[in-house]
Amino acid sequence: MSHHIVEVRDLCHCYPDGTEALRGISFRIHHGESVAVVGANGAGKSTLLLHLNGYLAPTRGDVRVGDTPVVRTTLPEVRRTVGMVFQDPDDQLFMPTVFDDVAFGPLNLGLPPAEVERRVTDALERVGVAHLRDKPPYRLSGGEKRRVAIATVLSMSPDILVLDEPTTGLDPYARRQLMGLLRDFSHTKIITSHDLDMVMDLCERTIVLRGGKVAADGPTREIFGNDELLAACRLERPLSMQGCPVCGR
Ligand SMILES: Nc1ncnc2c1ncn2[C@@H]1O[C@H](COP(=O)(O)OP(=O)(O)OP(=O)(O)O)[C@@H](O)[C@H]1O
Repeated sequence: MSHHIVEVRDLCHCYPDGTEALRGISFRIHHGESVAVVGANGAGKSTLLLHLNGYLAPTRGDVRVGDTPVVRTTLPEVRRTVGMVFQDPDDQLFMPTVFDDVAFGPLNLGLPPAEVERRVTDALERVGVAHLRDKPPYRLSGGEKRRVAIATVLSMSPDILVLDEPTTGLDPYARRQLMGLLRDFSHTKIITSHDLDMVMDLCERTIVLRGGKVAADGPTREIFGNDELLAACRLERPLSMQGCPVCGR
């Protein structure tokens, strides 16, 4: 897997109740790109992300990571490459302590205890929660849980980082800290968010979903400068691109 390209071809997903959440999505993401996936509630963002490391299987179409198709037999390999931070941190945290949660992945890789300790300490420090390492995750605040959930993925040193709404519930300081962390992560990033200012700051490319289809895919600044497209997709310009409400400039 030299280039870690993520390729999605004609991806369709129909949930068991008949909801067609994805209706023929195709794109390619190259190594080192930072790509946002945006869209209104229900547009299909989380459903799309859950296919990137095989938590959901396509109804039609396929997903490849590098040379590897994402199928049941390749999941261990794919999940070492693609680190996924879920929308709800409670889906990610299930061990008795923060340390155990962050150590879970590295231990499963069979790494020696000293290396596990090093990775856990490093991941917790990077998200600013080293002081919480002995706490039970269910006793954490929402924002703390989110940061620990991110640490569980960082401790695996993934080549591709996939984050579903990573800034939700973070206070402004923690949001800024997370943005700095993500900016420093030089590998591929795929992020869904309603925080379009974060998207402007971190992602050079944006894919817009509408009704389970790709409505646009291009440079973030061009996408957010297209008012017709934004209105059709129930999106608004990021605050940083809106004029001053008082003077209009
Ligand atoms: N488990 C499920 N069973 C049936 N339908 C589902 C399920 N999960 C999601 N859906 C539906 O699939 C569609 C896409 O949902 P998805 O969660 O991917 O949207 P989203 O763009 O991530 O939305 P949001 O911005 O609200 O998080 C929606 O119509 C939703 O109601």
